[in-house]
Amino acid sequence: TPSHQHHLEKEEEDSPITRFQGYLRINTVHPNPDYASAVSFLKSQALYIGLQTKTLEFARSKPLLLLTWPGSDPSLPSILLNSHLDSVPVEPSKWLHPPFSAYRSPDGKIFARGSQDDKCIAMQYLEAIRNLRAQNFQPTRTIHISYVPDEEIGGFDGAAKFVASKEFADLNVGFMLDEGQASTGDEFRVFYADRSPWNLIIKAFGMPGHGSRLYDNSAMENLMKSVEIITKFRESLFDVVKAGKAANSEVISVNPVYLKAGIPSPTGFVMNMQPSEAEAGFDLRMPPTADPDLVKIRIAEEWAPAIRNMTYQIIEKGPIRDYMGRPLMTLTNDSNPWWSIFKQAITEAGGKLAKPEILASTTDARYMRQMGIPTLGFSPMTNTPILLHDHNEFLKDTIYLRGIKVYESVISSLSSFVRASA
Ligand SMILES: CSCC[C@H](NC=O)C(=O)O
Ligand SMILES: [Zn+2]
Ligand SMILES: [Zn+2]
Repeated sequence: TPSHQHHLEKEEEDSPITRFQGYLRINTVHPNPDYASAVSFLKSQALYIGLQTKTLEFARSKPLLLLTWPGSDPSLPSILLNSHLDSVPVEPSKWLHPPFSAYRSPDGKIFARGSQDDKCIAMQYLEAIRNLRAQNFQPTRTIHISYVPDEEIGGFDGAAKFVASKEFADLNVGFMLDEGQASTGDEFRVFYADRSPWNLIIKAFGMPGHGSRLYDNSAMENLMKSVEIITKFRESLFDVVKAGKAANSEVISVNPVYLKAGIPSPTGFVMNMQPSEAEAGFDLRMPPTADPDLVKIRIAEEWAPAIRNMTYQIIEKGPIRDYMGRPLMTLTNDSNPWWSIFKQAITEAGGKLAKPEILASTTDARYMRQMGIPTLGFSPMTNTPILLHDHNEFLKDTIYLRGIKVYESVISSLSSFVRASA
């Protein structure tokens, strides 16, 4: 039909939306993210806009793209805007539209893996800077954008190595923005801390025996006892959340993610043998306010006690304290001038901020906070269902475009901010 034809032509011309769709169409999901294509796409956008570009590689085939818009006073600490290149996997058959099609529905929803997490901010940073340059805005502080690999798998070959590098030190970052999460209401959400992830693996050992026997201290019995104790702990904290006394992200969470036991046979498992080993894995998240030592004692004494023939392993996925030993939290009061500037900029863009939160999950921001850099998690999505890591992840075009305007305000304010004393 003619109107359909017209729609297609409109979709194909170069616009903020088609550029966003272009980025979304690059398949950067684990375990084989196409980092090369993502970096080359972003780099060509940056060069067109007139930004300086530099590609770093802290691990083979895991590039990190760094963009720079020099400010008029390079002696002032800079602003860093961060976004990760990678995405989590998809189950394409469970999606309404193919997850790399970036299909836009008639009501403006753009469907793609990464549309919320976090390819939106990756492109919004660029679009905002493109607009500011078109308005002849001149930054005072230098503005950098980093596109880092491997956030979804812990950032060890990405942000962790980046913050430890000379290149990072040379940026002299004073304040940084990283990803946040969608807000279902009218207010923008902002995050001053993440929870720190631990992988907890507990193992139980015991006497093997005939499947018909009753005896004490089998590996399975001991593991199941632990699972029960951990489940009770989980419930007690979940009750606090359900009673409205704390947010989900303010308490420790511990969730079972795998169970491994039994003696494999060609048809499944041997059914008449009680196994001598059993194992369970948990995703544990520590809010910055929790005491990690107390949790370690609990694990050693209650969850996997040696007297029940149990062992455990805790794998801490990143820092839990900064270089001064302080919890990884960015201040969100007027003692932090960056906070005041940020908040003011949101207001000036016609937005309202919700009460600052701890993020339930984990981002690369923890590595920057570890260096003592004030960092806020922020993704300008209001009136949007929270679909990160979910099927049918989408973002509405109007929400995306408004986010660009919000960043124009935020970036120009942050870059123009000069401490009265400095
Ligand atoms: C082990 S760090 C994992 C980081 C990951 N980030 C986003 O989902 C997360 O699970 O929160
Ligand atoms: Zn993310
Ligand atoms: Zn994610």
